Amino acid sequence: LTALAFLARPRAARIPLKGRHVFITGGSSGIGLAMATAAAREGARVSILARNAARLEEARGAIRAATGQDVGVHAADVRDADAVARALAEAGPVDVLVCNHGVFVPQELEKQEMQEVRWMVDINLMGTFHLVKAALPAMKERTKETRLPASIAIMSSQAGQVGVYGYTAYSASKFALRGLGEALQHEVIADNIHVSLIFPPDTETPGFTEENKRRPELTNIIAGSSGGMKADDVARKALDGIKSGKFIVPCNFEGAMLAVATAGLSPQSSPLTAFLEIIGAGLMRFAAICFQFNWFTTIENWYAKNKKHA
Ligand SMILES: NC(=O)C1=CN([C@@H]2O[C@H](COP(=O)(O)OP(=O)(O)OC[C@H]3O[C@@H](n4cnc5c(N)ncnc54)[C@H](OP(=O)(O)O)[C@@H]3O)[C@@H](O)[C@H]2O)C=CC1
Ligand SMILES: CCCCCCCCCCCCCCCC(=O)[C@@H](N)CO
Repeated sequence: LTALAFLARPRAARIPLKGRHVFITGGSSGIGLAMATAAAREGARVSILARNAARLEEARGAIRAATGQDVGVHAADVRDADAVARALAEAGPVDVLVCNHGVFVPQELEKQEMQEVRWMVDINLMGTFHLVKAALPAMKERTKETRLPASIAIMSSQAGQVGVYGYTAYSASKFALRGLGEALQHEVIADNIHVSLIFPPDTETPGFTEENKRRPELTNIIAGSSGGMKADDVARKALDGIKSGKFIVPCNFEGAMLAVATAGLSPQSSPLTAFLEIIGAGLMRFAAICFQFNWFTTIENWYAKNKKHA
């Protein structure tokens, strides 16, 4: 532990929210709305971005009712780099950028239209590139001025830690965010900016309700291996992770196991978590093999029962 206290990088940081500018994409619904509300309650200046202006105004009203705070709203599509840049210029320098926007339509790749695959990758992955590119220059200036650490938080998913049946496009877009985040952390640490990747399980949100109308049965069963959560609880975990400058932010117990199983070469600021990762590595690999045994057995049985698909 003493050795790890010396080795763990980047060094742990405390990133306050009070009085700081928190910019949240997808802030009009679900997890993003819950994060915006919680951040406003903590005294942050909050801006939210999404496409639908009416839903943004509704969210603004809901946040005002819940916290007494007014939030800035920006109607833009994250696929439109110019619109994203305009929104960020309008909002002013950001201290905590939360790239939470996301779309998810599960389907077997063979059945899914390429147009839908591209749509998920464009929004979930390319949209995040647009945001980081647009926000970073002013963020860097700001950390120099305030001498406080800043944060770029990216909403992945447990489907961004393990591939799941029905999620070829979605999992690909969410795994990609981890690569983006790891490389980006190297590039921004000198400016005292900390990257956080958040990995929620199934979460009760308007988006999840929509998803459930089309979810293949096997996707449901496999995703059910991790306990579902409420948006407010995911928001709490996410903000706590951001505030302590954690790189990997799991949200539930299964998420903590997944984090150890997939620790890989990710940065780790906490000597204690690093210790648990080292001790847990073999055990969690064994657990992973057991989970995959279970999933493949379920898939085999399902296909045997539904012969037309086999
Ligand atoms: N709910 C779940 O089970 C889980 C969700 N996640 C991730 O959490 C994030 C939030 O999910 P959730 O709260 O369920 O989603 P919701 O569908 O409830 O909300 C999505 C938000 O993103 C916005 N958005 C979608 N597309 C765009 C776009 N092209 N440009 C700008 N904004 C956009 C939506 O507004 P508008 O449509 O007006 O643009 C809305 O505000 C996503 O990244 C998702 O992948 C991760 C794990 C589990
Ligand atoms: C070694 C230990 C293993 C621990 C258990 C692993 C459990 C993995 C379950 C994967 C769940 C994926 C949910 C995706 C939710 C999501 O993103 C969609 N609802 C779309 O938003």
